[in-house]
Parts: sequence; C-alpha cells; structure tokens
Amino acid sequence: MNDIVAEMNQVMAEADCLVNEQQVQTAIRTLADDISARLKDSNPLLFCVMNGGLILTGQLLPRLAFPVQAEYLHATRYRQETTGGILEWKLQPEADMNDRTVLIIDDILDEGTTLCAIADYCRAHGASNVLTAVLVDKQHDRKARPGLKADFTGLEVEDRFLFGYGMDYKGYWRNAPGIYAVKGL
Ligand SMILES: O=P(O)(O)OC[C@H]1O[C@H](OP(=O)(O)OP(=O)(O)O)[C@H](O)[C@@H]1O
Ligand code: HPA
Repeated sequence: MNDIVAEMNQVMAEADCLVNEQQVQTAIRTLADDISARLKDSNPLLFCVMNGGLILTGQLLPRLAFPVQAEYLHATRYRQETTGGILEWKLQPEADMNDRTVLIIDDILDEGTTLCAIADYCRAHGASNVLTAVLVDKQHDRKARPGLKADFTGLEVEDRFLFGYGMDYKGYWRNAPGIYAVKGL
C-alpha cells in the first residue's frame, strides 16, 4: 500500500465521528423538504459548487419535489490545506441567470468567503434572488460577515477540520459516510 493510502486509513481510524450517516440523511431529508416548500413555485436555477457540493447536490436533487434545472460551478480556496486562501474560480457558470432565483449548494459554510463570492457573482450576473444551502455550518466567530448564515443549513458542527459527505482532507475522504473531524485539528 502506498504511503498516502496508509496515511488516509490512519486519519479515518483516528478521526472522531461527529455526525453519523443516519443523522446526515435525516438532515438532508429536512433540507430537501424546506427547499421544496420555499422554492417549488420559483423555477430556481441550482448551482452545485464543485467539488465539495457534489455529494449533497446528488442526494438533494432526487428529493426535490418540483422541476429543477441544475448546473455546476467550481471555486476553490483551500486546495490541499486546512486554512483558506484567495478564492480561485476554476469554472464560472455559463447558464443565463438573469432575473432567476438561484440556489447555490455547497458542503460547508466555514468562514463563508466562498459562498459570499459566489452569491456576489450571481447577483452581478443578474440573478434576482440568490439563496444558499449547505450541509454543514461550522460554529466559530471567524465568519466573513458577523452572523453570516446560509438560507438552508443541514447541521451545525463544532470548530474542527472536517471530512466526509463532500468535505475533503488533503483531497481524500469526500466519500466518508458521515461527518468526521481529523484528530488534533
Ligand atoms: O466558507 P469557506 O471558508 O470559504 O470554505 C468553504 C469552502 O471550502 C471548501 O472548498 P475548497 O476550497 O476546499 O474547494 P474544493 O471543494 O474544490 O475542495 C468547501 O467545499 C467550500 O466551498
Ligand atoms: O473543515 C473543513 N473540511 C474540509 N473542507 C473545508 N473547507 C472549509 N472548511 C473545511
């Protein structure tokens, strides 16, 4: 087994499971119901924020009880690190969002820099209403704006470095079937 695989197996073996799979599934069902209730008549345009938003988007979409147009975009600022840097757009959306209600879906609102920048981009490109949905809101006082919240939040989780359900540690374990915290972080 190569070194990185051994390291990642050890990371999982030593991690704390903060939210188990059943609890995450319950949170996703509630998110889907809340999003459906609020947006079913607004013909929203959904954007999955790659890469982290992939799992939540994939599990939410089949639960949304209305016709959905889904697209993706990619903005990143953590790369292989555990602290965020300058936001880099890897792929800007091409879909016409003029006068549309837009829903941005991501795995985590940590400091919120990423979601704020994407929401600003959508408003600048004509979206009439921009909403955000995240699986996890990390609890700390380092938000990009005091009191910053997503419009739809699945779970509030303590201030640790997390992986699973889309969130990665050094590029690995987005596939972990729960929300885990790296030992010591
Ligand atoms: O609230 P913030 O502090 O801005 O952090 C949240 C963002 O960080 C992660 O993306 P990352 O930069 O790791 O890109 P990736 O999903 O492509 O790995 C995550 O998927 C969010 O998009
Ligand atoms: O805790 C985190 N884990 C993984 N990716 C992240 N991006 C922001 N915060 C995190």
